[in-house]
Amino acid sequence: MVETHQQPVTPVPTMAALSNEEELLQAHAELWNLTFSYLKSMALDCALKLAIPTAIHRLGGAASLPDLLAAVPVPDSKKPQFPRLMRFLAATGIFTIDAASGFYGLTPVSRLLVNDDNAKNLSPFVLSQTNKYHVTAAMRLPDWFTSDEGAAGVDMPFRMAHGTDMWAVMALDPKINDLFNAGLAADTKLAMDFIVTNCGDVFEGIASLVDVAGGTGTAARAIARAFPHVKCSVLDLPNVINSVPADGIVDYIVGDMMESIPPTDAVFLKYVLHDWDDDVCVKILTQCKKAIPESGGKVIIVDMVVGSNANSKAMFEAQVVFDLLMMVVTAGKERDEHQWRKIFMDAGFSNYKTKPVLGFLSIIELYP
Ligand SMILES: C[S@@+](CC[C@H](N)C(=O)[O-])C[C@H]1O[C@@H](n2cnc3c(N)ncnc32)[C@H](O)[C@@H]1O
Ligand SMILES: COc1cc(-c2oc3cc(O)cc(O)c3c(=O)c2O)cc(OC)c1OC
Repeated sequence: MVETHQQPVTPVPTMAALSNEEELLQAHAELWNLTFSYLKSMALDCALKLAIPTAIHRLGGAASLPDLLAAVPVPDSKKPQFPRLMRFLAATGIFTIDAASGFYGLTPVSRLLVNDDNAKNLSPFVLSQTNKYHVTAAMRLPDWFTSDEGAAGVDMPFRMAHGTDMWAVMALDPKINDLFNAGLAADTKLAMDFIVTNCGDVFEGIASLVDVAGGTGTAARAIARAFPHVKCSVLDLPNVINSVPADGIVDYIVGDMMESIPPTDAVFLKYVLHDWDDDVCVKILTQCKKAIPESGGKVIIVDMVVGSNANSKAMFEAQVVFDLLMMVVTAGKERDEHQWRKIFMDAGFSNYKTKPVLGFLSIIELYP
């Protein structure tokens, strides 16, 4: 018998094996990033609480680490860790980093977070969403999905975590109430500038408008200023209305939209119906229909129409992530056009017109 001694050969990977390996490594990295995406929210929250975007802006739009350390409220004991936070924030696209100088700069995202008389400052919105109530509610999502307690009233993970709904928490905790209202007002400023400039035709032919569940009145004030012939009022719950100083521009009415809405030519409903399930939406819209004239009256809805204008991954993701948020913190949802149509018809409306206006948002005009 002849023994042969073969050298062990390193197997040469085929193209197919290579691409499987690359795919595996890519999937591994993506899974890590998904697993730790809560750290992105928390690092963003941290950046705002340390006012880093505003510091970079005030330093002329580009800042070295020592400049930043001199500007942010970080004690000496934590200063050695600060570069790690900045590196992460740059890696996630919140800031830029110049490889040569090591200077940090603003990106289109962090420009929306500068608090310096900036009409487009969305940091109150971010802070209103990264609070303990929202985060702990989101952590109950798996429990909520696997429990069968819907009939006992646990209609959302928020109630599972806090024993009550978001509106009740806001009524009890003035800090979170102010934070949430400031968050919505910040975004509303941005959205309304766009709407009054580009969708003026929607407000033609009406002499009065009630912004139902209108929060602190940012939208109604923008409409009143742009269309002085329209008498604008805001209706909301007492904890919201009682926190708004009179401004002589719009009237503020304490009320419950489920019970009654004062007579008006037009009802405006922005980011309201998505907070509620279909039956409650029909109830609210039935009240709206009673408030407007049969001829010439209308309801103007600003909300998402899922799938509409969702021409990029980011737009579609923003629509469906909001739908998930609605599932966690409210009994509502984001709806596609088919779902909207059913609610409108069930509330007795005869006709509607929808057009995408602003990124992932649409305006819907609803006629009796
Ligand atoms: C998501 S916020 C929208 C606020 C405002 N429309 C905007 O776009 O900024 C929903 C609003 O509904 C109000 N709300 C909740 N239940 C209500 C009710 N039964 N009657 C009137 N307003 C209510 C809340 O107080 C809150 O201001
Ligand atoms: C600030 O920009 C938008 C906010 C909302 C919005 O956000 C919420 C956040 C919550 O934690 C609970 C809520 O009930 C809500 C809302 O009801 C609500 O409307 C919605 C937006 O577009 C649909 C916003 O614009 C981007």
